[in-house]
Parts: sequence; structure tokens; C-alpha cells
Amino acid sequence: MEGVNTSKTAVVLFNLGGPDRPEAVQPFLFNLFNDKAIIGAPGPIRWLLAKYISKKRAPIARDIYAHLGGGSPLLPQTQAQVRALEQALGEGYRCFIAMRYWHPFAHEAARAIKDWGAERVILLPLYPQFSTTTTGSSVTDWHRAAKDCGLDLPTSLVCCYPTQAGLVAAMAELARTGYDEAKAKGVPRVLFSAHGLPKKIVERGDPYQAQVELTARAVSAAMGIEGLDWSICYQSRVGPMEWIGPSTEAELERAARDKVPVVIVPVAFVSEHSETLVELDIEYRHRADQLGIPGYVRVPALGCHTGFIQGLAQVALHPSRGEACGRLGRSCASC
Ligand SMILES: C=CC1=C(C)c2cc3[nH]c(cc4nc(cc5[nH]c(cc1n2)c(C)c5CCC(=O)O)C(CCC(=O)O)=C4C)c(C)c3C=C
Ligand SMILES: [Fe+2]
Ligand SMILES: [Fe+2]
Repeated sequence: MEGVNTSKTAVVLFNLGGPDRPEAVQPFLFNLFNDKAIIGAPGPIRWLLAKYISKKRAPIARDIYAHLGGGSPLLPQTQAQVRALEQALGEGYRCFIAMRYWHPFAHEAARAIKDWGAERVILLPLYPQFSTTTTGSSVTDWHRAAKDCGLDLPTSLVCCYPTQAGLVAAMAELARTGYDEAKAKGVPRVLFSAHGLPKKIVERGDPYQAQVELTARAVSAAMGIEGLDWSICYQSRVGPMEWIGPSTEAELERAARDKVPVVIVPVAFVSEHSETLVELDIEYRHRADQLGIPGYVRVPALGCHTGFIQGLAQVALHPSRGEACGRLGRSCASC
């Protein structure tokens, strides 16, 4: 029929994945630490390290996920984003989830895409900022899975979208609501909290930190508050290595010294999971109480916010307009 889109485009949404039950915690952690993008050691050494670290970390991680009924809500959250994005993209597009460390894995997505009979593929990370440890790792994993499955289709990649207009406006709107709530307790400080990264990875040229800064700067400007007090901090450190800072905890201590309420904006997560629902809502809130911070407001992750989903649809439809890291004067592994 004339004017009807009969082509079939598969949009592959990359995310980290999370254990769906307590018994899945250790194998999930093993998959994470056995990833060359996370631990760069040669194969057999990495395998041994991953076995050791996942066994050691599993009880701590199981305690974290126990607050969430034993598993991560990341998959249902991502499935809701899939439904919203398919609506925004319209006919001819279908979204598939490829998680990096737990089901559904990339090979499951590749198989489903083949069965559907897609004609082309768009890779769309649910990470606004590019990191070799997240998007870079998922891209490598995708190409391996597609090859194994005999899926050989024209493929484009959105590497990152740290200042995409829909994302910035949506995050600023949510942050503004949080700010207005915190105002009752004083002049708030906005803390843009991102998942941290070992310093060594950034020194090797990973653009993640620079892109987190771009997002935070754009969102703080879009909040439209003159003289806004804001800063960036990094959470979720694991292991003995030095990570980028300042840590979210150090920023809470500074807020306590300055006696200002805080508004925590998750700047690198687009859905709710252990790092927001447990670390930010339970652990850091408790720390803020201990420190006597006058107010603690946590802004929700973007989830299915209409403006964000429209923004995702824009970058999927125009992958070349994804703000490639070239903007930063250096290139990531994928652009
Ligand atoms: C911006 C996103 C993320 C980056 C960058 C990232 C790097 C990174 N993470 C670990 C180790 C762990 N991460 C864990 C959970 C986790 N990480 C992200 C995102 C990024 N990670 C998310 C969304 C989640 C939550 C998953 C869920 O709840 O479903 C965990 C497991 C939880 C725990 O044990 O604390 C670990 C471990 C490293 C080492 C790293 C960079 C090198
Ligand atoms: Fe992580
Ligand atoms: Fe890039």
C-alpha cells in the first residue's frame, strides 16, 4: 500500500541486566567480572579472578537485591521502555533487549531479530554517555552474537547522546520538581550522581566522565535557576582500585558541612535498579540522616518520561545525529 512503511527495522536496546532471583546473583557477577572491558587481564587469569571476586561479592550483592525482593527490576523497567519506544517509533520498528550480563542476552535478541525477519538493525544503548565498560562492551558482544547467529544486516550505532534535547529537558523537569520540594529546607544543592569508573579506564581515554559533565552542565542550565548550586559526584565504587571522584558520599559530607539540603539526580541511569533504589534511596539517605543534612530529595530516573522516549526515538531514527564522541575531540571505540 502506498505511503505505508513495510520495511522491518530492529532497534536493539543495550543495558547491563540484573539478576532476576537470588541464585542468579553470583553467575551475573561472574559474567560482569569476566568481561574484558571490566577486567583487562588475559582470558584464563580473568576467568579465575571473576570466579574469585563473584564468589566474594555475591553475599554483599544478595543483601542489596534482598531489598528489591531478591532480584533486579531492571528488566521489567526496560520492557516498559520498549513498549513506549515502539509506540513512539511507529510501524515498521520493533525493539529488542540485549542485556550484557543477564537474560535476555545479545544472542537471544539476535535470534529473535532473525526470526522476525528484520532488514536492518539500529543499536541503541540505554546509556546516554559512552563508556568502553558499558556501550563499548555491549557493541563487541552484539557483533559476536550476530555473527554466531548468522545475522548479517546493515547496522547503525548510536554511540551516545549526552546532551540530547529530549533527555536534557526531561531530566531538568524532574530535577526542578525535586529542587522545589527541597527548597522548604534551605537553598538546595543539586548533586548529579553517576555510576563511577576506575580512574585507570578514564586515563586510557574513556569519554564517560567528560560526557557525564556535558549532561550535568546541560541539565543544570535547563533547570533555569539563577546561581544554581550544583556539582557532579560518583557512586557505586567496587574493588580496591582508585575510582574517579568526588564520591557521592564525600559530596554528602560537604553538604552537611555547608548545611544545605541536597537534590540527587541520577545522571547516568535511565531506569530504576539497585543503584538507585538501594544505594541512593536507602544507603545514602541513611548517611544523609546520620550527617544531619537538612533535606534529601532523590529525583526519579527518566524511565518512560514522554520527552525522554521521544528523544530516544529521535536518536534511533537519525543515528548519525547521535552526538558522537568526536564532539569531544577524541573518539570512542565505536565511532
Ligand atoms: C553508567 C552505567 C554503568 C557503568 C559505567 C558501570 C561500570 C561498572 N560497574 C561495575 C560493577 C558493578 N556494577 C553493578 C551494578 C550496576 N552497574 C550499572 C551501571 C554501570 N556500571 C547498573 C545499572 C547496575 C545495576 C544493575 C541492577 O541492579 O540491575 C554491580 C552489581 C551490584 C553490586 O554488586 O554492587 C557491580 C559489581 C564495574 C566494576 C564497573 C566499571 C569498571
Ligand atoms: Fe556497574
Ligand atoms: Fe562514540
